[in-house]
Amino acid sequence: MPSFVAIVGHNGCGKTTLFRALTKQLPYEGHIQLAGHDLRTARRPAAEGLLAYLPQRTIVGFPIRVRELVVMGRYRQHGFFSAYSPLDYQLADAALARVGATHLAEQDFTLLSGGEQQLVWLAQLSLQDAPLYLLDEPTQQLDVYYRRRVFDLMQAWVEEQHKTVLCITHDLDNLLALSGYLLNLSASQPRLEPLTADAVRITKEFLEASPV
Ligand SMILES: Nc1ncnc2c1ncn2[C@@H]1O[C@H](COP(=O)(O)OP(=O)(O)OP(=O)(O)O)[C@@H](O)[C@H]1O
Repeated sequence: MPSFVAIVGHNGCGKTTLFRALTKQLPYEGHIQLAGHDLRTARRPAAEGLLAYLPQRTIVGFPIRVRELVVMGRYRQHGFFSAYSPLDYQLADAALARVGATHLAEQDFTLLSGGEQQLVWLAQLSLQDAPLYLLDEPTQQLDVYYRRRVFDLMQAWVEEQHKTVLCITHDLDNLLALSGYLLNLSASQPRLEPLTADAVRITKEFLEASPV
C-alpha cells in the first residue's frame, strides 16, 4: 500500500546507509523485497524503474538550464542526453510549477542557491516514473515556507500518485501535519510506527537526549 515513511535518527545512525543498500550502492545482508521483486535480482533498481533516489548532495559541474535538467527526469523513456519531446517539456514545466519554481526554468542551474537547486531536483524526481521514492533530507536547505511545501508535495505523491515515499529528515516539527509512518533508526530496535503527534513528540524527546 502506498505510504509516507519518515526516517529519523541521530547523525551517523545509518539512515543514508539504508538508502545506499536499497539503491545497491552497498552490499547488504538479509532480504529486501521491492514491489514484489527480490532486490538481489535487480542490478540497477533506479534504471530499472523500481525506485527513484534523491541523494543529500548532487553536484553539477557544467552550466545547464534548469528546464533541461528537470526534463532528464524522463531519462528512462529516452536516455539522458537524447532529444526530449514537447510533451516531456510540458511535464517538466508542470513539475517546476508544482514545486513553485517556474521562475527558475530558464536560469543556469549552477548559479542557483542551494535551496533553489533542491526545488529543481524535487521537480526532476517527480518526473521519474517509479513506485518508490527515496529522499535524503530533501528540506535541509529550504526556508520554512518551502519546507512545509515540500512535505505537502510528498504527501500528495502518496495520496494522488500512489507512490511510497521514504524520507530521511531531521525536521520533526513538520511531520506533525502528515500521516504515514515513523522509523527511528537510533532506537535499539527500530520499527515502523504510525505517524501520530504523540509518536513525533516521544521520538523528538528521545533524539534530543544524548545519542550515547
Ligand atoms: N562506505 C563506508 N564505509 C565505512 N563506514 C561508512 C561508510 N559509509 C558510511 N559509513 C559510516 O556509517 C555510519 C552511518 O552513516 P550514514 O551516512 O548512514 O549516517 P546518517 O544516519 O545518514 O547520518 P546523517 O544524519 O549525519 O546524514 C557513519 O558513522 C559513517 O561514517
